[in-house]
Amino acid sequence: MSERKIPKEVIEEVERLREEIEYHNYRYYVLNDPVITDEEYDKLMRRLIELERMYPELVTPDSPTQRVGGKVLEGFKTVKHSVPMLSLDNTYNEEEILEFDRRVKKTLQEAEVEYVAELKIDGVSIALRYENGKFVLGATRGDGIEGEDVSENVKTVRSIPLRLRKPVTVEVRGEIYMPVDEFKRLNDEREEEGLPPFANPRNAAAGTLRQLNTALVAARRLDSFIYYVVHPENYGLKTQWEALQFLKELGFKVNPHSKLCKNIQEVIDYWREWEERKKELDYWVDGVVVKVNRFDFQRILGETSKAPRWAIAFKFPAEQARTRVLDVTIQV
Ligand SMILES: NC(=O)c1cc2c(=O)c3cc(F)ccc3oc2nc1N
Repeated sequence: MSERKIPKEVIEEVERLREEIEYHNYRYYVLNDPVITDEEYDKLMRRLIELERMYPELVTPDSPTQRVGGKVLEGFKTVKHSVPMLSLDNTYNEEEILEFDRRVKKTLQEAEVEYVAELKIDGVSIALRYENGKFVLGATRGDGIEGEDVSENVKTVRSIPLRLRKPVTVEVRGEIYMPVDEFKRLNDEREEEGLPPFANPRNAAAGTLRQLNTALVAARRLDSFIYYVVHPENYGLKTQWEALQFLKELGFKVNPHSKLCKNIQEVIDYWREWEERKKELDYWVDGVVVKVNRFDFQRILGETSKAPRWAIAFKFPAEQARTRVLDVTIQV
């Protein structure tokens, strides 16, 4: 068939619809502050789906219609990370986090070091790549050197933008997680279907991201918090705190509870506070991630083959372990 000429006004309408729909996705899923009703949103989406059906050659990988899934993949390609995705060493009590602070100050020869304290979301690590502001790749951590290309599934996570609010080429990293009420709904559904329940929201999120049927992934409400910019120096960022603001400006969902701490004592206070307050959250957290704020200090501290020396996980006491101890105490 000869190249069909697509009327200019159709191309303009499709482009306008895409921008508008992605903007409303951002308002609803990232800011949790929609400015149109669900009906108005559905009307926009139905019109875009209709136009893409009439002119399939107009469909692009970053079109919001790709969020509803519908592909069944053969498998996941392997992708090499631009820089290794490392893991965090763990600390479990104040003595160990003070030891971390001492080590950091010794290496830096600094009297006081600022930290960023972030809630440690109990989900699945993800790397997201954008070219000129357009989503091009989503990859799991894998072995840290290479992961799985789960781009089609990542597109169904509504809080992950398909277009950034600035046309930058950047790789960011964060966590994809399953909200607690979605986890409960899903396990109820599995029980009705005679399927084994997921042990926890992290396994449910990991299991969902590994699904080859993207429509199934879209039917489950996964969410995200982004916390890391790869090569932040390329964007003039000097600290982790600036990186978190930059991520917000780009349109990512960034956890609202992170805190810039003047010293390790403020980190400990934050850890104590959220050990109590974590039950207020609609997602699981298993501790606090403590990061040296200044990137020049992070570069001096460097990293081992497994973990950075400038960040550490400050874990909350595990629930069951604490209960066991309490039981013994009561019996004595
Ligand atoms: N689960 C999390 O909420 C979370 C996890 C990590 C990491 O795994 C992580 C791993 C690194 F090698 C370096 C920084 C990191 O920062 C992180 N920050 C977070 N907020």
